[in-house]
Amino acid sequence: MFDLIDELFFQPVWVGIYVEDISRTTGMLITGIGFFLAMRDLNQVHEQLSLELKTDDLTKVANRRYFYQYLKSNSSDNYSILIIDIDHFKRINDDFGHDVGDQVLVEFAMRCNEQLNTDSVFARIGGEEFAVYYATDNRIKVAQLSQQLLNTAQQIKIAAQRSVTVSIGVAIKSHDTLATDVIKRADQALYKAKNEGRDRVVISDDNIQTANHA
Ligand SMILES: Nc1nc2c(ncn2[C@@H]2O[C@H](COP(=O)(O)OP(=O)(O)OP(=O)(O)O)[C@@H](O)[C@H]2O)c(=O)[nH]1
Repeated sequence: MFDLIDELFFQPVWVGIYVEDISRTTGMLITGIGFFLAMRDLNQVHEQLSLELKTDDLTKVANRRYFYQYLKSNSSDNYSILIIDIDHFKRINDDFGHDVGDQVLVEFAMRCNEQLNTDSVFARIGGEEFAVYYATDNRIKVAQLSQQLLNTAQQIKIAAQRSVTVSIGVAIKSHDTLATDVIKRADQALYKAKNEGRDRVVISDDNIQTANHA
């Protein structure tokens, strides 16, 4: 008699409770896994987006936005700025085509980036313009790096008899200068390097480093 009552009334209730428990636990598990996967995807998208925000599309080095943000947040340190502009780049495009121009930009950026240490940031800040934040105010070191980058450009051969040259303007931060002043002085030095014949480095206090032309 007791078995019959158990089978008719209690067992369906237990089975019901058991099935409900399993369903609830499974549901929670599925929701948990879904949430975990969604968070992981969101994280990946976020990482990808923040990488894209600081990377130049063509050359894959840091972009202008990242460079200026970095400069702003490190402007209290001693540092130097190098602004590098490829000489007569328009002629390279005109003579060899835009694709070859692009390749020159990519190769120059890659070669420069490879030889800079963690104490520097290398970025493409304009069409054929690059910049280096170099965490030193040591004039000799800055001149050496500039010379090294001049040589780097000359190693890129577009065709027989046609290599690449760059002009570099440099400013070394003094204690009282704002980041914008340092950039301005580096720009003026670059302008001077262009005017004095290109393929050279000018340091903003007018000391001209012309190792290639000495
Ligand atoms: N291939 C290519 N060309 C670009 C890119 N961005 C800018 N340029 C070209 O770079 C050239 C820059 O020319 P200019 O500003 O006259 O400078 P330049 O010919 O290098 O002359 P100087 O700077 O005076 O030595 C322009 O013709 C632009 O079209 C790019 O992403 N790819």
